[in-house]
Amino acid sequence: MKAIEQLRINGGLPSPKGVALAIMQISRRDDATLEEISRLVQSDPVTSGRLLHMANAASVGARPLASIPEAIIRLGLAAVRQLAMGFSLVDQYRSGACKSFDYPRFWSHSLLMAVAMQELGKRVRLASPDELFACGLLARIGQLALATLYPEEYAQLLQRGDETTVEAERQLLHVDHNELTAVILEDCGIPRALAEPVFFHENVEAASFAEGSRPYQLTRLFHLARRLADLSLAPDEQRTQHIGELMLLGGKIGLDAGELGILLDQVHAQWHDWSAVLHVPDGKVPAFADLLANPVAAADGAPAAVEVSRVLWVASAAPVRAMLTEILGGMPDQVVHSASSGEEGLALAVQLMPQVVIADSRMPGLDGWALCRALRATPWGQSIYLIVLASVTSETEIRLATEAQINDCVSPAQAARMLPLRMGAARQYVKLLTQWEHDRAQLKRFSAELAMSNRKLQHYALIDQLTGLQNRRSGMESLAQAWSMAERSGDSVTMMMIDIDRFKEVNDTHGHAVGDQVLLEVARTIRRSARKEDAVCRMGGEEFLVICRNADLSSSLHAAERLRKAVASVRVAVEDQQLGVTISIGLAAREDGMADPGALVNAADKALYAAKKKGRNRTCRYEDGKLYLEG
Ligand SMILES: Nc1nc2c(ncn2[C@@H]2O[C@H](COP(=O)(O)OP(=O)(O)OP(=O)(O)O)[C@@H](O)[C@H]2O)c(=O)[nH]1
Repeated sequence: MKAIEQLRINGGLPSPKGVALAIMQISRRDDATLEEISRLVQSDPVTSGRLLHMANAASVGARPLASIPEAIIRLGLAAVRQLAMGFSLVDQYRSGACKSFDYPRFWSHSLLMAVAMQELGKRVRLASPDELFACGLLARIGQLALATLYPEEYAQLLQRGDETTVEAERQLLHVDHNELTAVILEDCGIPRALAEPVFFHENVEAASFAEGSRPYQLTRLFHLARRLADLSLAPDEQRTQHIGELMLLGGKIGLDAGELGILLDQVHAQWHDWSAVLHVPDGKVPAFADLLANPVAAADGAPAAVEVSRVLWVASAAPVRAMLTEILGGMPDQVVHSASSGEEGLALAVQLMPQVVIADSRMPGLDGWALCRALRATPWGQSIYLIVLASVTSETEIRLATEAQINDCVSPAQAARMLPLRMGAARQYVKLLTQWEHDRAQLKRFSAELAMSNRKLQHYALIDQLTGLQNRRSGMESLAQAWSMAERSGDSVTMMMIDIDRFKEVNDTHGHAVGDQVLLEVARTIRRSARKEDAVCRMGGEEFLVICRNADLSSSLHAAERLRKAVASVRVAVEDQQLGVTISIGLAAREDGMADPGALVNAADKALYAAKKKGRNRTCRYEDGKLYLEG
C-alpha cells in the first residue's frame, strides 16, 4: 500500500472539524437546502462573521449583506464549503509539535496566497475568486501536514534550510508535501480542476497541460501568487530580487508593471484586513512604486531619494560595444546591462524590464529596429525610452524609425559626442515616469483604502453603535427576508417587540451613562437568550426586536417568558447599589390574513402596548386579533 493511502487510513492528516465538517457532509447530499446550510453556518458565529466579511469584501459597491442566506447565495455553495474548511484549519493548527515549523508565518504566507489568488481571479476569469481564495489558503497545506504527522523528522529537514525539497521529503518520509496537499484538497472536496494546478504550482514545467488551457493558466496563477507571497514576507533587502521575476510572471498573464503594482498593493491591503479577521500575523510591505523606485525603500513607503535607471544596451559590432561600454559605464545613478545580439537583448529585456534601451540598428538577425518593434508590442515595453544608433536620412530609415516608435536616434559617427547629452533627456524621462507611476499607484492605493472604509461605513450603517446589535434598518431587512422565505415555504415567523420598563426613570435618577450601561446589559441578555438563528435588533431608544424563524407561537412564548425573567434577574452595579430593570414583551406570529411584514410589527406593537398597560414586566401575545396576557 502506498504511504499516502496508509496515512489516509490512519487519520491524523489535517482535516476540518465542527461546523466546517458538517457543512462538507451536508453539501455532498443532492437535496441539501439553502436553509439547512444557513442554519448550520449560523450555529457558529465566528464562521458566520467571516463568511459575511468575505461576501461583503467580494462585492464592493453592492448593498452590504447582514444575513447568512444572502451571503451564501452571493458566494456560492462551493466557495462557502471551501472557505469554512480553510477557516477551520487555520483555527485548529495555529501551533503544533514541530519545533522548526513556523506556524504563524505559514498561515501568514497562506493568507497572502489566498488574497493574491482572489485578486488574480477577479482579473483573469478562470474560476470563482472566492473558491480561488480558499484554494490559495490551502495551497501549501501539505507542509503543515508533514509538520503534523512527522514533527521530529520534518524539523530535521527544516534545519537544513527554509524550504524542503520534495526529493528530501520522499527520501526521509516516503511522502512529499505536494502529495499530501493533493490528498487533503481531495478530502476537502476541492474539484480536480483546481487541485491539479495547485499540485503543480511550485514546478510549473513539470505539468503537461496544453499551453493556454485553463489548467495551464491556473497553474501559472498559483505560481504567481506563491511568488508574490514570498516577496511580501522576504526581508527588505531581498525584495528587489523577487520583483524582476514577479514582473516576468505578471507579463505572462498579461499584467503590465502598472497593473502588477496595483495588484500587489491591493493584495497587501486585503492581507492586513484578513489578518485581523483570522488572527494571523501580517507585516509591513512598502508600496510597489516605492519598491521599484528604490530597491530598499524605507518600510514607511517614503519615496526613494535617488532615482536609479535600468539601462540596457544592445550591439554586436566590437567597436560599437567598446564605445558604449565607455560612455555608459561612467554615468551615475544607473544600472547598466548589455547584450551582444538582438535576440539576447530581447530575452534580457523581458527579465530586467529596463527603462532605457539603446540598440544598434546594424546587427545580424534581430536588428535594432526589429528589437524596438518587438519591445513596443508588449504592454510593459510601451513606456521604455528607446534610442537607436542609426543615421536616419533615407525614407526607408524614417519609416523604420516611425514603425518602431523610437524616442530618439543618434548617428553612430556622432554617438561618442552626442550620446551623453541624449542620455540626459532619457534620464529626465525616466524620472518623470517613475514619479508618475508612484503618483498613480498612490492614487490607486487611496481609492482602494477609500473603498475599504466605505465598506466599513456600510457595515456600521447596519449595526447599532451602542449595543453592536443589528439596527432598525438591518432588522427590517431581516424581517422582510424571513417574511418572504416563510411565504415560499409556509414556515412560521414570530416576533417579540421588547421595551424596557420605566427607562426614563433610570436616566433621570442615575444619568445617561448608567442608562447606556443598562441598555448594553439588556441587549447582551437578549442576544444570549435568543437562538443563534434569531435576528436581534435595537429598534432605537430602549426598544428591541427579536425575529424568530421556524418557531411557533407557543415555543416563542416560552422563550419570551424565559427572556423576561432573565432580564429581571440582571443587576447593574451603580456606585454602591445594584440596579435592576424589567421589560415588557409583545409577541405575535405571522398569520394568514396579514398582508405584509408591517402587519406583523403592528400586531406585536399592540401586544406590547397591552403588556405595558397591564402593569409592565409582562408578556402579551397577539393571536387571531385577540390579546392574551402571560406572567
Ligand atoms: N441612556 C440612554 N437613554 C436613551 C437612549 N435612547 C433613548 N433613551 C431614553 O429612553 C427613555 C424612554 O422613555 P419613555 O419612552 O418615556 O418610556 P419609559 O420611561 O421606558 O416608560 P415605559 O416604556 O412606559 O415603561 C427616554 O428618557 C429617552 O431619553 C440611549 O441611547 N441611551
